[in-house]
Amino acid sequence: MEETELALLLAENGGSIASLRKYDSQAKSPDVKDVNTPDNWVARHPNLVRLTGTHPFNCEPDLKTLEESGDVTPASLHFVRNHGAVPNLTWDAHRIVVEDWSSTSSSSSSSLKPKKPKKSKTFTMKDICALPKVTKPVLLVCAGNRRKEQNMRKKTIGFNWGAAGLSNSLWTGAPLREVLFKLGVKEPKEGLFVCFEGPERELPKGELGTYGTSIPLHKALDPSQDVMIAYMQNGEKLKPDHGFPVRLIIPGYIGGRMIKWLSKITITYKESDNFYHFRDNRILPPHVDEKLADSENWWEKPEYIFNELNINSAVTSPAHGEHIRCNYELNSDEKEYLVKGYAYTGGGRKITRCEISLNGGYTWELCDIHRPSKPTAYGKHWTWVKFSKLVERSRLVESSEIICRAWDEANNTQPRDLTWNLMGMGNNPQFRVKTSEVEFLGKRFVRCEHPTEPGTLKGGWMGHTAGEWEPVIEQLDGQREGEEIDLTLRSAAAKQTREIASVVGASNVVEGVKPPPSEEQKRTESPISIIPADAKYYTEEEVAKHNSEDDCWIIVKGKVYDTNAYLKEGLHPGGNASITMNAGEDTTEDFEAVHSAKAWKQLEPYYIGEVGVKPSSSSLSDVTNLVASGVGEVVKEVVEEEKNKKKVYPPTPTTGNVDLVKHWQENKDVYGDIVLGEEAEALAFDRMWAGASHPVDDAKNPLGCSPKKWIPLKIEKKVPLSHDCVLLRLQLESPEHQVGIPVGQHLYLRGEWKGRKVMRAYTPSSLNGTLGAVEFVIKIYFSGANESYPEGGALTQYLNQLNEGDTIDVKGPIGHIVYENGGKLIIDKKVRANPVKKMTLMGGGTGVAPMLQLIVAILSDPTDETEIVFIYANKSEKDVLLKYTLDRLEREHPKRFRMHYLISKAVDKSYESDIAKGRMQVGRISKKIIGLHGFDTSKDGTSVAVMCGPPAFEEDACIPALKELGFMDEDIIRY
Ligand code: HEM
Repeated sequence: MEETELALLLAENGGSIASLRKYDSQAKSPDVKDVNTPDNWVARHPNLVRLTGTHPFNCEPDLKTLEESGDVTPASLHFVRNHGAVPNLTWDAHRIVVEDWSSTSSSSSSSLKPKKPKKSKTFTMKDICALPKVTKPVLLVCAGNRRKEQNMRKKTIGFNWGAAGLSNSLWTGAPLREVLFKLGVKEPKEGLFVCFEGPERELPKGELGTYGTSIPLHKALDPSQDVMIAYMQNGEKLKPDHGFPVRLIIPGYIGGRMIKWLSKITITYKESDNFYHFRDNRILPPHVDEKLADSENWWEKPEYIFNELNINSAVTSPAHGEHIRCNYELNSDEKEYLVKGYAYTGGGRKITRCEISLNGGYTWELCDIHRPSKPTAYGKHWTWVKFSKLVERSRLVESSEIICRAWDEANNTQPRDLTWNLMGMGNNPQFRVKTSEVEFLGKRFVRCEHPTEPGTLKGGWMGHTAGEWEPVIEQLDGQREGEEIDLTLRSAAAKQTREIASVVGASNVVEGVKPPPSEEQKRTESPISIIPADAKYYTEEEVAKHNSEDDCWIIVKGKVYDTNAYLKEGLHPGGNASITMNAGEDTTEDFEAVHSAKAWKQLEPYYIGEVGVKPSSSSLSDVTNLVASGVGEVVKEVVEEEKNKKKVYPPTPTTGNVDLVKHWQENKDVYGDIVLGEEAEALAFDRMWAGASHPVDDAKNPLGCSPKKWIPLKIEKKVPLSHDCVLLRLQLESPEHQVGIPVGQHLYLRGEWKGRKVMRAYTPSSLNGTLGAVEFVIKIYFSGANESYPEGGALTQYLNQLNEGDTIDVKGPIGHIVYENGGKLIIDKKVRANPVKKMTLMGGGTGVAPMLQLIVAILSDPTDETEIVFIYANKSEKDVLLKYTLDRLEREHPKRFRMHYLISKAVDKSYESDIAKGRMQVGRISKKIIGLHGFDTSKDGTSVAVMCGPPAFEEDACIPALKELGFMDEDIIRY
């Protein structure tokens, strides 16, 4: 299409060439994720959220990006729903076969197949382009848009679409009726349908054949319906993911009906009998589960089919995770916040109003509506509308949620509550963004949460009850050093949410759904939740050997499956490639995200054993239980034997304002007379220092950790350094082993606490040269110790209750920064042009760990002339970690290293003298403080600022201040 024509069309529909180009130019081929897939020739935008693992490609854009990209969505950001590999078609060779089978009478038995069509014609792309050309703005919406909310309630047959499964484009093509006219069809005839099919090879191998659907002939011929065979999107030929060279567009219908790579059109007396027409897109009543749907054949009941879109809306601003500044002292033009969102409905109806409520739906406020496109000549509205409403920030503070809903010209509106349906289609309850007030560094924010985040992303208020909140809260407390990642599968979160929902909410009862927890349990714990007595055990390395298309084992939830027999059948709905791509690996997260109870059941026959090492004998606690239940003398002997082997530690305190040093002192009989607190820190310092200056020879000192697999390391020493901080010394395989961690990188530790699997990146306090061991300083977040995060930190509490002799799983190193002595800084594998000479380090809370690693690496090398200032921020004096170590480093290296402590609040007098000397001050990070204590900027990139702390610390405090001080983006480095 001519650029001027396109520019004009875009301008008429709220779009611009600049916006399209900006995003489309970022699409690359192949995307790194596609390298080993059949789609390795397709260009894709790197920021799309993949919803079904690597392959097949199903994605949606980030909701905020979708908002920012404007009213006409760039093709590269358009959501994608693929069932298999993208067909690699060519413009010249592609054909659409059109046949008219309508001479077959409707009354004749369907088994009597006519021999040949009444008429038939084959269209090339040239033929299609020769037909009258139209361009229409049409919104495409995936029938599963917002499905993840349904999955959080109870797993549907379908994967996790967030609220960005929709996109608006200008589609150019030939009206379908023009194609039908060429076949001699003149007017609608009752009872006739037009059926459509994609190419044979689109779907994964198997019984399912092509992807197809149908519409009544009268709709196909009706000029007001604008049904079109489109070969251009936003003025360019279709992209492969969107149906190149040609696809169907049925405005006002769900996206699932708009067949891509259109290959066949047939006029028949029968609605399409394609699997996807009947089974894939339907909204069943909430009591119908998979079993009932099969036994009572709900799949065939015509009234539940989902064709025309239902009404829906969602909030796009605030985005999920957005923190809205809401200090009352803000000047007047910042007192308001613009809430924004989208709304759409089906059938070409007009959206007549959009509303938000800030009081739980008690009252509603009208929003402004922006309509990017005019209605068609027949008064049809085929696109979305955008709504917005200015609200005072103070009202957001008072409210606990922002709810939105839309109305259309038929006075349809969105229901208050979610109604679950087996396929999770058409989910459209009022969209709720939960808000809560948080304070950070003296500033007040409203933190916003959407119900869910797409795919396997963990955020959203619907997952709260399983504790997804903690990592965020911990970050706000200055906890972050890498973030805690919740490995607990979403289903566990969902399960708990549902359990609570079924107790608290009447909504299930209203819907007639029986509370489902046991079913959910069955789904994810099936097939083999109990380890069979004769179970075989495989190490991760053994499983990893079965990593090819011909020999494919996978791990799901700690269990090993040999999928070879299943692959041979070739019936996997996601295609064999989606399984073989994970050969030899743990695929739990993707498997969980995609599959229904049926798939879990189908997995069962392929179980071959457990991951791990077979337990040698029953564990101590099991045996103790047996003794308690009076099993007898033999068992007692075993207990004695076990006891002799392993020290029995007193239960580690877990709740409240615990003092770990006191606990150790009170249990000297078990722990022995060991050095604690500052003295223990002093010993650790010596070891760290010795290790830092010790050369490592890769040939002699094998690596003790791996970035590819978890290695269980034994706890050799556990010593409290302060009331809530312990030093863990983990033993490597031999005294010759090195941990293998470059300066600037961290290691993951993982564990399980109260049913939640969590992992988190920690920087060791020892360096590579500390042979035979690796040490970590861990701050424990006890439950009940802080009222704003009452459940405490999951991983830290897990680590706290482990004792000497236990093992911890470690993986790594990971990280995007590497420091090599002499000021060589490598970020994302790129060496900075000039060596660094001055470093202003800023850390919050446990963000001290990576800073310490860097400081020790620099100071222990007498030839490294880099100068360092470390501004270390904490809540109060007692939260300052590793003070002995930091002070000593400053004392011993006054020319190269300077410390400055910041505390938000002085609560005791422990560091009065530091305050008096001006090296500790009450205050928060600011331009003034960095300006006063940090280094100046440099023009040649030799002065850098490095930070590690909670996001708000970095984004709202450090970075703006550094920018004001003149630091360039490339000289501001975040861990
Ligand atoms: C023996 C192992 C497996 C079995 C028995 C199995 C079974 C199934 C079943 C029955 C479905 C249809 C949807 C449903 O009922 O849940 C499905 C869909 C799917 N599976 Fe699997 N699956 C297996 C392994 C995997 C693996 C390892 C992956 C990749 C992580 C995967 C990715 C997918 C995808 C992407 C779909 C969706 C296809 C679509 O709707 O486009 N599957 N699978």
